[in-house]
Amino acid sequence: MKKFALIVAGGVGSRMGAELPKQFIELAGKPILVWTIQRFLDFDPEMDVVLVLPASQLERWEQIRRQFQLTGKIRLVSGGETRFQSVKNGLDAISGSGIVFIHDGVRPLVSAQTLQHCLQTAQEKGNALPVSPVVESLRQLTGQASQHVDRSRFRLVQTPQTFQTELIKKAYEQRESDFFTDDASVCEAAGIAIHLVDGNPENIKITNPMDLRVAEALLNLE
Ligand SMILES: Nc1ccn([C@@H]2O[C@H](COP(=O)(O)OP(=O)(O)OP(=O)(O)O)[C@@H](O)[C@H]2O)c(=O)n1
Ligand SMILES: C[C@](O)(CO)[C@H](O)COP(=O)(O)O
Repeated sequence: MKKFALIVAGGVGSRMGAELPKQFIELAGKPILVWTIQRFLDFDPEMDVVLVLPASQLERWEQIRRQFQLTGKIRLVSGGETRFQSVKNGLDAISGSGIVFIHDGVRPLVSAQTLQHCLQTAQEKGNALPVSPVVESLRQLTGQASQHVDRSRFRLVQTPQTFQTELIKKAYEQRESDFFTDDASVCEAAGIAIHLVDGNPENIKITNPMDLRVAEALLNLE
């Protein structure tokens, strides 16, 4: 079965507060995005990679690709204003049956085991969502007050959110809603039940400056 990695890296990284969009920041000797793409090519060198980038960063990417000698099939697509639009642009570049892993370009620590869980469940059931348990206590805000909630009823959601191509392309024909924060929420709004699989705890999304230090330490340990 054909496999696609749709890597979304079309954001600007406003919460990181750096001049350079965070996906290009170097950690342990390589840009975050290079680490991320390499995970998929190591998992399957035949993977068809669709990389979504801000239109203004295409030239920077070509330099990085040359410098780090990334081989493999990598097609470039321009991003949109929101993650939803960037994913949609990427899906438009994919045709034919197969499995698509939709992954944040800023999650360079996804493990081969997580990719394998996602692949197997998406092949069997149509989709797979990698998650991890909540390890801290949780409180729900109730107006001015707050209330303890049972954390065992919640999971933290990672990527790659993995789908049979026809199913996710159809779900993305919907109009965008503020409610959509990921691909599973888009799919669910189209009436499709989501299947959870174990993610890996190191598979953090690099969002704030502290995440850079955590991710660099983890990458240096590899
Ligand atoms: N218009 C957008 C917005 C986000 N993303 C991608 O979606 C992933 C998760 O988004 P997030 O961490 O929110 O990245 P940014 O939007 O860049 O960060 P911020 O919200 O802090 O601006 C990132 O790899 C980001 O590049 C994208 O492809 N296109
Ligand atoms: C897709 C995602 O990484 C799953 O946890 C997350 O929803 C992205 O959120 P953001 O608002 O783009 O940071």
